[in-house]
Amino acid sequence: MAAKGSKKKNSGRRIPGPTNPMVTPMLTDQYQFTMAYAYWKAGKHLERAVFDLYFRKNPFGGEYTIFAGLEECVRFVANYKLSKEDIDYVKNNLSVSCEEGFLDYLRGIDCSEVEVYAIPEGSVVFPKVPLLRVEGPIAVVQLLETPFVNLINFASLVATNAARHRFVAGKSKTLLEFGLRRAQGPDGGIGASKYSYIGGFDATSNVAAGMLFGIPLCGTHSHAFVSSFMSLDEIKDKSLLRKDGSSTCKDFVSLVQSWLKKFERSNSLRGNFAETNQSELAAFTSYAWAFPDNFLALVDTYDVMRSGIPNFCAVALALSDLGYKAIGIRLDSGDLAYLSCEVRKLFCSIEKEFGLPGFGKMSITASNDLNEETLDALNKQGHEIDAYGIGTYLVTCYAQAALGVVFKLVEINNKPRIKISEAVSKVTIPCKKRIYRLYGKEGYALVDIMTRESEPPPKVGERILCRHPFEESKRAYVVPQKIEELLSCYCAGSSDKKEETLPPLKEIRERCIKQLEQMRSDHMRRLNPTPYKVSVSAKLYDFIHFLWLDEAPVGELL
Ligand SMILES: Nc1ncnc2c1ncn2[C@@H]1O[C@H](COP(=O)(O)OP(=O)(O)OP(=O)(O)O)[C@@H](O)[C@H]1O
Ligand SMILES: O=P(O)(O)OC[C@H]1O[C@H](OP(=O)(O)OP(=O)(O)O)[C@H](O)[C@@H]1O
Ligand SMILES: O=C(O)c1cccnc1
Ligand SMILES: [Mg+2]
Repeated sequence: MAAKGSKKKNSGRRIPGPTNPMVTPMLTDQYQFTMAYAYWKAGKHLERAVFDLYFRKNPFGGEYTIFAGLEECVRFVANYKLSKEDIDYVKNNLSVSCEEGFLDYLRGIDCSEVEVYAIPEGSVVFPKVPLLRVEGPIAVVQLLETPFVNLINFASLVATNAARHRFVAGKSKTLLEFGLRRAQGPDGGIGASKYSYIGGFDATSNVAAGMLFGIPLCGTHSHAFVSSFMSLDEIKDKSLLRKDGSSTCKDFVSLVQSWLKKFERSNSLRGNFAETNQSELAAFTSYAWAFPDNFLALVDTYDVMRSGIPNFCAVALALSDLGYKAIGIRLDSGDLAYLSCEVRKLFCSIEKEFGLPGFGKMSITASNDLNEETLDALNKQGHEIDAYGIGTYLVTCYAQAALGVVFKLVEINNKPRIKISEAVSKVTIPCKKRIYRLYGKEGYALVDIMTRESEPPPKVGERILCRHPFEESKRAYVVPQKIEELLSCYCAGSSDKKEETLPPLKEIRERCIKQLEQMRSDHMRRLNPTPYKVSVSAKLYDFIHFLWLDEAPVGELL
């Protein structure tokens, strides 16, 4: 998908349009247009509104979330314009027939009056804290609600899912995203690849995502390649140049076969390596011939230990004779813990018996319906897997379908607003706010605190009262050793604020990995993690409860 045309921002930056050309002003709910019309009719459409975008609960039973999708929101805002076709459609399809004046208004709107403040993409974030604060004319900002929530919901969900898989797999393992074929449509696939990378995956098999975002590509081969071969006779050109270019091996196939023979006679390997599938051998030989420097074979088409592994080893040793180093194998079925250990033992025996340094350390990749639970089970059993290829469970976010991001009005014309609900978790936190992350003595983040915009910022070394926004008895003093203000300006609108530049994807990924490493381990554990504290200042607490009482009708008992 090509990015749409780019638009010049007030800071002189050129920001390309959203990655997905389907992301246009029409990618919104009808009610945003009908409300815009009603605001316009009431003469309210230019009133200055402030909305917060946040989620209420961390996904996957965890206590942290990775914020992703910001860049696409900024690209959307920077290029917001309704086309003639868009206006015609609105004219003919809105639930009421609207006046021409409203259509003129729609024709003129862009986001030049919209300010967007956000937490940097790739940050670790928590419930109730605004990830985005959007300010602007109410009719325009409402039109942005649905696309913003859409762009952030799945992005943050899948980035978090990826981060959770990384946490269980451990830092040293290679994580490969293999999900495109199982993703929720093309955009689901592209998004999953991009945001899994942010969450800590190393590479993707998705070629379009590699091309669009510069994510490293990865891949092995499929069972079809193996079963497409019938015999070694299919290999017509048998010659292979030595890696150093010094000479050509005239018959690579015979070299491979001679190694298989040696295995049969070998003391330590005999019994394992008696009779292998010759069509599989042909497939591996042919693949190695095409990729002598990158030979990685899928070994479970016929029988891992009796055929796939001996065939792989014969080809790898033949390559080694010619100066090439095979990469390793992929297991795609069976007991992955057991098989990986058996394979490692064999690789090590071959290294020893044939004096081939490094052979024992060849890479073992595992795939096949992997998820957090299977990775955890494999760790508990003990295994020799170096890399995981993960598809379906990662990209579809199988364990949780949506994050539940919301977009709520918190102020209009400088007047704070609140939404009351029977469920306390659904009561909104009013006011235009600032957010700070406070760090303790040991360098860990202790608490996020929201204050009213007009309040003086907290100071390092100065005690501050942090209150639960809704539960009176929950409060704590904190003496921060380090303070980070979380929201910064990404779209300045007509203000003279300095706009943050959009960092490259790699930098977003690095931020995510670094922040996760700095989290206290009890917030990160999979079973019963400790919730991270999200609080408000004493002033904001008092104001929330004043406004709550002010807006809530008093009941009458009969
Ligand atoms: N040691 C293990 N511990 C826990 N789960 C495992 C282990 N090894 C593999 N698994 C998982 O068990 C499931 C096995 O899948 P399944 O029952 O479909 O068999 P299979 O190995 O795919 O066989 P086949 O594809 O040949 O039918 C997969 O989800 C896989 O990730
Ligand atoms: O299992 P996932 O996590 O989704 O990872 C991707 C899977 O896709 C491929 O096979 P495919 O599922 O198409 O066929 P297979 O199950 O018969 O191997 C690959 O071999 C993986 O097993
Ligand atoms: O390259 C692979 O091995 C791969 C890619 C996508 C899905 N399954 C496997
Ligand atoms: Mg499968």
